[in-house]
Amino acid sequence: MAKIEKAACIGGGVIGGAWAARFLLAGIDVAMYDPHPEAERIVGEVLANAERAYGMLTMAPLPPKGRLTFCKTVEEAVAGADWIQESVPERLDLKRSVITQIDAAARPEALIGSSTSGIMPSELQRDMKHPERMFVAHPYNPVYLLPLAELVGGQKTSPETLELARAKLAPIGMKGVILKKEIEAFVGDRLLEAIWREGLWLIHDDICDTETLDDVIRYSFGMRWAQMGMFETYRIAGGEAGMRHFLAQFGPCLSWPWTKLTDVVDLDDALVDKIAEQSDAQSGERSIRELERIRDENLVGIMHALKGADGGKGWGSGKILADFEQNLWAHAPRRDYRPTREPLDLMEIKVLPSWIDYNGHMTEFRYAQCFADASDALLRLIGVDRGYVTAGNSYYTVETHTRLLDEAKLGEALKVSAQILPSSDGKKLHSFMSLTRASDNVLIATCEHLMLHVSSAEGKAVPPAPAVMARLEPLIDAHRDLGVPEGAGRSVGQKR
Ligand SMILES: NC(=O)C1=CN([C@@H]2O[C@H](COP(=O)(O)OP(=O)(O)OC[C@H]3O[C@@H](n4cnc5c(N)ncnc54)[C@H](O)[C@@H]3O)[C@@H](O)[C@H]2O)C=CC1
Ligand SMILES: C[N+](C)(C)CC(=O)CC(=O)[O-]
Repeated sequence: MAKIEKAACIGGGVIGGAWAARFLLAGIDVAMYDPHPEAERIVGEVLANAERAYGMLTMAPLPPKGRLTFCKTVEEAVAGADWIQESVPERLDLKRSVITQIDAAARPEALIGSSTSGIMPSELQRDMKHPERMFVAHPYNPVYLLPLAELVGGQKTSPETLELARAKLAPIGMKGVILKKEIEAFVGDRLLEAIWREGLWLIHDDICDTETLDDVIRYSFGMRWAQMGMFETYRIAGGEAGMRHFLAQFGPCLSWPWTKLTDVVDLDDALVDKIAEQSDAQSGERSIRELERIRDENLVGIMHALKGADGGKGWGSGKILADFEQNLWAHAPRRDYRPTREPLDLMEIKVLPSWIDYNGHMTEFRYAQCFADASDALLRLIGVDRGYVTAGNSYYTVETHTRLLDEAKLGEALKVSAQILPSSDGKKLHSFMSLTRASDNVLIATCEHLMLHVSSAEGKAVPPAPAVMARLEPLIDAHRDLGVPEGAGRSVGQKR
């Protein structure tokens, strides 16, 4: 699989800092050049928020974080890099000269992506010696969470460059979308600018304030767009008659016209003051970093929900997350597997903000999630991985009994361990899991868990493959002498 070995970020503001975080958290070393006197602080703060977000995003094993180096020159930063991302301010003269400087110093085969929001790549590559490896990689804020990069080639960009860029973005959890032709502002910013222009008119004409406008988006079509975009949503809106009916019904409105898309509002002082004041009233109580953290939690929640969609395969950005995690698991170092007469340590986790309920502690279904993730970890340990499942065999959970014994609070580190119970025979995998607080080993919950090994094709329980049995049997034997743990075999309502 094509992968980025070493990245260079030229420009470390809102976008360059977040690109750096995306690379670093995928285990890639980053060399950064930004002449801003506070660049290290700014990038550090973005990285801290990104690490917090990844702590919530996934329990898959992230690789060791890449090394971040601040460089004194562009030349020093790009030396040895195979992906260079330019994220300097949106000015053609500046970007062109920085890209030409990168081109002169970088390895000839290194890919050079520009974060520009709208400048055509042909304009940017005009003075380059090796323009065939230069393209636009337009990301969305926050780059460390939102997967999309629009990949746009200029007249001199080779088609292989765009394909290679797309391939290199996949393992870092990004979706590169290649546009057929270059155009100013690409696809995303064309759409965003159209709706922004309309929004400015609605405020200018006192139809609504900024908060009402945002409410209209987030309580309605914003949620639809996050999971289906425009055309799939409108196909459904056409009812059984579908897209043709939708176009026939709403097409004529385009010329009535309902919108002012071609008029540019005059952003004079009065309008700027009005928008800034309304925005202060709407969100001024919170700092930008606080708002970023709320945004990140919400985005993580949406991606988690979409990860379980479409029959568990994942949908949209949730599918990208599922693929990213699968890749992380595939590259995780295999755990040393030596059965001992001790319960198995399966995983460690942190109680995340979105796990807390109105009682101020970890909510009920997160206990189930912890035990489900731990049973997946147990299965991976005995060789039941994605390949095994894809080949048509798996374990299905058929019964669980959970006891909630103590509270888990925000930010606490928890551990899950498991004892394999003697009734396990391979076809049956009967375990008893304990969730403890890492700091003082207090038992927070237990879960007795029964799984059956199933052939998905035959739709019935069958013995596992010999390779799985060879890993499981020594574990069953090693745990046989541990006896039945306190709390196993209980029924609901028994006195503690
Ligand atoms: N902010 C956003 O929402 C998005 C911005 N972009 C694009 O990303 C690029 C950067 O934008 P932001 O990060 O928002 O701007 P920013 O102003 O936050 O950061 C720009 C950084 O470039 C640095 N810089 C200036 N001259 C430089 C030079 N010669 N060499 C290296 N660094 C230099 C500045 O010190 C600053 O830290 C722009 O092209 C913008 O259109 C793309 C997607 C979203
Ligand atoms: C406002 N903007 C043009 C810089 C926005 C983008 O380019 C993409 C985004 O993140 O919305």
